[in-house]
Amino acid sequence: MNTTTQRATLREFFPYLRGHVRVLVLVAVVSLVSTGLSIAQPLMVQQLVNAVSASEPATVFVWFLVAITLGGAVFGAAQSYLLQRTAESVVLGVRRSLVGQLLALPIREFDRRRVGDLISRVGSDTTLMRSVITSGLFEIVSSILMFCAAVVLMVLIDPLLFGITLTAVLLGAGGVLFLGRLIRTRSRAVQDAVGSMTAAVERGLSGIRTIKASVAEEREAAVIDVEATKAFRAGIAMARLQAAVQPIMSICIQGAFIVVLAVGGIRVAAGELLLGDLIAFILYLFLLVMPIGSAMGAFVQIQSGLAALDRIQEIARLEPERADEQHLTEDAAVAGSVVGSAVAGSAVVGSTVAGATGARTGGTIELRDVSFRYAATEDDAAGPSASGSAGGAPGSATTGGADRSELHDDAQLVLDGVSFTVPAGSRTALVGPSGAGKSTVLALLERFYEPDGGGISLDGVPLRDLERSELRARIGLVEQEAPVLSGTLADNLRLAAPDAPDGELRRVLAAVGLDALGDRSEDGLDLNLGEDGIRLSGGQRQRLAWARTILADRPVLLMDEPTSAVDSRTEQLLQQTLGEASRDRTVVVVAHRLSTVADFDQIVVLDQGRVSAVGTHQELLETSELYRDMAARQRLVAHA
Ligand SMILES: Nc1ncnc2c1ncn2[C@@H]1O[C@H](COP(=O)(O)OP(=O)(O)OP(=O)(O)O)[C@@H](O)[C@H]1O
Repeated sequence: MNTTTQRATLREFFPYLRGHVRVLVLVAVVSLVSTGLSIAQPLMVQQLVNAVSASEPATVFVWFLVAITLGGAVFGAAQSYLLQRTAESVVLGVRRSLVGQLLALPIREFDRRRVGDLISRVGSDTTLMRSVITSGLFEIVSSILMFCAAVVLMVLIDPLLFGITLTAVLLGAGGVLFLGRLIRTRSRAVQDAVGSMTAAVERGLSGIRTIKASVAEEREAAVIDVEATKAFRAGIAMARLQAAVQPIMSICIQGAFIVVLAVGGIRVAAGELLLGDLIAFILYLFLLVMPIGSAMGAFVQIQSGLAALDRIQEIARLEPERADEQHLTEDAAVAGSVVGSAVAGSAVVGSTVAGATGARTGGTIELRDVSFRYAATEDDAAGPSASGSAGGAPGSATTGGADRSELHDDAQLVLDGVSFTVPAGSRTALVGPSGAGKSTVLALLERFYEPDGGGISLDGVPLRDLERSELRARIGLVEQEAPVLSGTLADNLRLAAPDAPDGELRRVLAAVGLDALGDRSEDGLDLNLGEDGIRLSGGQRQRLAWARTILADRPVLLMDEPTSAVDSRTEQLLQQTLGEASRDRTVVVVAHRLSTVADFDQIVVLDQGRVSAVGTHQELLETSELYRDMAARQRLVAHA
């Protein structure tokens, strides 16, 4: 993981406090009063002792002392509560924006980052940030206030004793400041190590079945243990440093107390100082020491918080997927919405299973000389994005052809000069050997990635001139893995059609042969599918993905091996459903089993990232050696 990014400064923390100014002002006032009361305490004691020493009435000072002590406690509690509350609100705001940013990041960021590490940034790093407010900023501010007041009063009581105190304090503070930078670096190392460990745990738990089936529990535990040990070592290094801060300060402070007591005692004995003044001085020394102690603690907290802020801002600085859409002119947006006129209709759930809501316009997809590589290394991907500001130059990172391909020179070319057209309303299949680039074509159509060369258009409009949300609202995608989100059956179905009524949900479930699932328990559509849909079979997951896509009722359907996990009877049902659904839609299906696409309008044969042949099943049997070979292997035709 790249840790050489910019270091956040305390100033960068302040924008997070925007929106909390009022309550922070209130906290400041409360803290001012509470500090004032603490400072008044020794004064009262001084008056009380000097009055008693001089045999003067002292009751009023006793009452004042009680009132001041109680008042200080009440204001202190109020300050603590208000601070905690504000800190929680700030953390909530940071978490919200971090989650929003994470979901807005381009897919390539997820290709190169570990999910566990991202989770730890939302969890533990934001928690560390909270401590900057609760025991950081305000602790320091009230400490400075208390410190200044104590200094003034100590100078007034006895400048000599104060000189002794000041020397000790300066010695201690110098030592701690020297350690400050190290603390920050080590705290960052701790957070990175915790992120790596979370990523390792996430990997182990998400692949738990594979791990158990491979009898690899112990090896996996060892992998996690390596990361946990790194986190432990980083924590120990940090603890060592923190432990050093404490003795430095206590030696200086204890030294100051001893010398002040000795010198002060001599001066009282010599009649140069009143006993009450010495007691007041020592109480102020306590008031001076307390804030120094908490300021040092706060200093450590702030260093840790800033290290966490580095990690949070590392994500916040990444360009969201839509950063390159600012250049879209109103004209282009209008053009997009004209060609996308079917979208408005598509958001409304169709009244039939096929979702046919009347005539649809468009859906012609054209790929022209498309070339593409995945990012080769983490550094490649980090280059344009990690260093870019959130408001970076429009179109700078994701749309450029030449710039980007230069960055990925050492990455393998996955698509190389791919050109073909999918006519509106037709059914097109992408076939070819494994790794030929079929799924990558679908990913480019969804704009999960941008081509490095060439262009793709929908109804004559280049995809980069359409907003991604608009484009995706026109496309239904059945993914190869058929992911299921944890939650209920209804949650999963309504992902792309949030307003679909229950009746529609049941209808699409029936269309893909999943009606029994909705009736399986009393929960019906509220049936909990478990974490990652663990309670579904592979075939059920695939059919659920179909149901979700049909329900979303989009004019263009992209399907990646959509029947790979179902039995032949279910496959027949799905083919029938697809037949109905494709009547007024443009359909692109990636298929391995050629029998499932033999009646398609056109079949594109991809081989090693290039279009090897295009035609119908019959045409390809005659013209494409590769296709004929694939068909023969699947016993669709006799071997030559
Ligand atoms: N996210 C990714 N990052 C880097 N390389 C990738 C990524 N996804 C796919 N690839 C690589 O791109 C090439 C094309 O992959 P793609 O998934 O498009 O092939 P495919 O034709 O769909 O294969 P299959 O039929 O096995 O699904 C492969 O070499 C693959 O290793």
